[in-house]
Amino acid sequence: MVMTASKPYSDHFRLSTARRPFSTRYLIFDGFHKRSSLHQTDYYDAWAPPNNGYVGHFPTRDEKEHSERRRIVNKAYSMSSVLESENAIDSCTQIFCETMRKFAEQNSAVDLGLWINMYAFDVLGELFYGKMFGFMSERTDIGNYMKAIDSLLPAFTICGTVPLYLTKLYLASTILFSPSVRGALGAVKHIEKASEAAVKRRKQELEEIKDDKRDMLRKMLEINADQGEDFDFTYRHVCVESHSSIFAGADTTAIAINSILYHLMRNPAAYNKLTTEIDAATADGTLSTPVAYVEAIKLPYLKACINEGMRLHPSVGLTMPRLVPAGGATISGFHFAEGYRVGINGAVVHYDKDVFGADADNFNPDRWIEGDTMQMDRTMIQFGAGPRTCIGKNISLSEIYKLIPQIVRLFHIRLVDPSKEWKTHNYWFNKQTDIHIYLTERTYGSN
Ligand code: HEM
Repeated sequence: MVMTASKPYSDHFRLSTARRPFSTRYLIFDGFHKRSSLHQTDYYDAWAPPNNGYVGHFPTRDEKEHSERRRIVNKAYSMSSVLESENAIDSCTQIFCETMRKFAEQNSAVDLGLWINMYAFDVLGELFYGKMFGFMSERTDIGNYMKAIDSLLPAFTICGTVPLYLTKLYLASTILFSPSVRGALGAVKHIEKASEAAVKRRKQELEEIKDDKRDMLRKMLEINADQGEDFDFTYRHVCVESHSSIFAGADTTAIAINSILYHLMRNPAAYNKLTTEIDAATADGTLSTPVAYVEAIKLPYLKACINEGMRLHPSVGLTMPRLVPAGGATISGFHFAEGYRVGINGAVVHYDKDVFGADADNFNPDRWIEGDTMQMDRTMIQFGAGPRTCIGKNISLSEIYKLIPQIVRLFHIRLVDPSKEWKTHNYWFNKQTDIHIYLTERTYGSN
């Protein structure tokens, strides 16, 4: 198990990263789970939207301000709040599965990564703005948003990682010499505008027609109307919070779903076991159509497969850097001087053999049935930990728990070329490409 630490730039370059063995358990409890212990570093500045105003609570580094801002919107992200809009996810799942059915009929190869990404964006459109963006129905990357994020992720990650004095230089040269980054910045601006237009449209709709959709925007606009002045939660805050959640939530959820499905295809025994569990639950009426979240989470092997997919390939695949506070900090018995950057990475912690067993490198859902689940659960940081833990976790879990069983019971999926591995592109979001599949339609109980 390793944790990385680097000196402040004034002392040393970030290249001077020291690697030392630490105990995962102590590290997580010492550093990340305690409130107000370690603050975010300037790595997060690169992820702030390029405006001079409010940047959203994600890149807000001041801990007090962060917790105040987060508290305002927290309730809208609770599981009970997300499940009020469960049918919004269902309508996206239906479009996704209908499209997959057409691919199955035509025996066409499907770019799974692309389709899961489009699905994840459309779910967030429906959940946040009461209307899908239309990625799936148009079968295209609307406004080049996905392409834009793919071009920007390396730039953000490098900007956040190089020493501060190089950031501006890097940024200027990238904008100057990289047409794809210039194009991406334009596309992001375009999407920001589109998202502002969506907020405006939904606000107007809510004023004119009283529908009963409980989308996130409606909840945020209610907070704005009821307590906006008390909390300083303006219309601008609503726009930024909703837009930045879409940026943070679509790729990350897609990465998790891709990982779960990819590992199932690569492990036929696990895939068969999951199919058997889902078919049995469907047959005895404990798994409805559409899949209800509260039913899906009761399926132990499904839960094990989902955990295992997110363990082996956490969506955030680099460290989540934190700053050692004034006076220094002792973490796992090691003292770090003030100003050091320290961080842990799920893609390392999740492979700790002391916690997950000697076969930690392998996809083995049974470890979640037979192993020490409490200890494994406490070591998983796929959603981060502590006061900065993922606010959208309930949204993504409900998407994952609802989509995976629906795909498994409707289709048998297989890799077009099992001899080829997926490609991964780790720019904090550890995205995968080259997962091409064939689908065969099933009737429940057949493979
Ligand atoms: C499987 C899906 C997801 C994964 C694996 C994931 C992972 C993470 C992680 C690791 C963090 C902590 C980052 C850090 O400490 O530096 C985080 C934060 C965050 N996530 Fe997620 N995320 C997912 C889905 C979502 C969704 C669906 C949304 C919103 C719709 C979302 C919005 C956010 C926001 C706003 C933060 C910042 C929280 C804060 O600083 O208070 N995420 N996420």
